[in-house]
Amino acid sequence: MSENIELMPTTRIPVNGISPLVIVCGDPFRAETIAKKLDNSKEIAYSREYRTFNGTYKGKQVTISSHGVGAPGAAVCFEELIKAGAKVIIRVGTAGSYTKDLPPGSLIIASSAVRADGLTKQLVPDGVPAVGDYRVVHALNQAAEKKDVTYSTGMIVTLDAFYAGPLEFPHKLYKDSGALGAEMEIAALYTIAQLRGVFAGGIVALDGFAYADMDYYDPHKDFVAQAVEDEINIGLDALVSVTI
Ligand SMILES: O=P(O)(O)O[C@H]1O[C@H](CO)[C@@H](O)[C@H]1O
Ligand SMILES: O=c1cc[nH]c(=O)[nH]1
Repeated sequence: MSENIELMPTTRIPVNGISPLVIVCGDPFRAETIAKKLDNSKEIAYSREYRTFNGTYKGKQVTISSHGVGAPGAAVCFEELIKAGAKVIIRVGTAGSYTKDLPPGSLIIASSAVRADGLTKQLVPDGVPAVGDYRVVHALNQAAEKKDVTYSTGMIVTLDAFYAGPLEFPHKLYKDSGALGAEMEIAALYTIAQLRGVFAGGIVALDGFAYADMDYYDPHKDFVAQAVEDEINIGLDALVSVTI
C-alpha cells in the first residue's frame, strides 16, 4: 500500500515534510546552489517556479525553496510553506541600492519593508507596517558581523514593477524617507509572517542602483555572485542560530 502524502496544491511541497527552518529565494537555480551547501540534500518538489530542497546545515534540518519574481507568486510559496510547517523564513535575495554608501556588491538586512506592492494591499489595510521579526533580524546581524562584508540594516522598498513605464518610480521619495534599496518580495513575506504568526527576516545582495536605467541591468557580474555567496552563508548561519 503506497503512503498517502498530502502535497500543497501549487508548490507541491509535502505537508509536514519540511523543516520549520526555511530559506527562500527568487531563483530556482539559486535554491539549488544553496542546497549544494547542505549535507544529505534532497529535492522534494519542483512545480512552476517553486523548487524545494531538504537537507542538513551544521547539524540542523533546513528547507530551501524558490518563490519566483514578484509578491503575488511569492505569497503563494510563503503561505504553502507555512501550511506545510515553516516557522522561521529567511529571504536571501537581490536588490537595487538607493545609496552610494552601499555600493553594488554590498548587502542589506531588511528590518522592515515599504509595502509598495499590490499583493499586501489586498491582505491588510494601509498603514499596517511590514516588519521583520526582531530575533531573526538580530540573528542575521550577528551572522553578518562574523563575515568580511559591507552591509547595513534598515528599511527596504518592495515594488511590483521592475521595468518602468511612462510613470516614474518614486525612488527619490523612498530614499529621502530612509529606505536603503528596492526589491520585490520582502513586504509580502513580512506581512504574511505577521498574519500567520511565524518569524521572518530578509537579506539582499545589491546588484546595481535601483534608480538606474534597467535596460542596463546585469545581475550576472562576479561581484554580485560573491555578494550572493556571502549572504547565503549569512542566511544559513542565522537560520540555524535563531532562538524564537
Ligand atoms: O534575486 P531575487 O531573490 O529573485 O530578488 C530580486 O530579483 C528579482 C528581479 O530581478 C526580484 O525577484 C527581486 O526581488
Ligand atoms: O528588484 C530589484 C532586484 C534587483 N535589483 C533591482 O534594482 N531591483
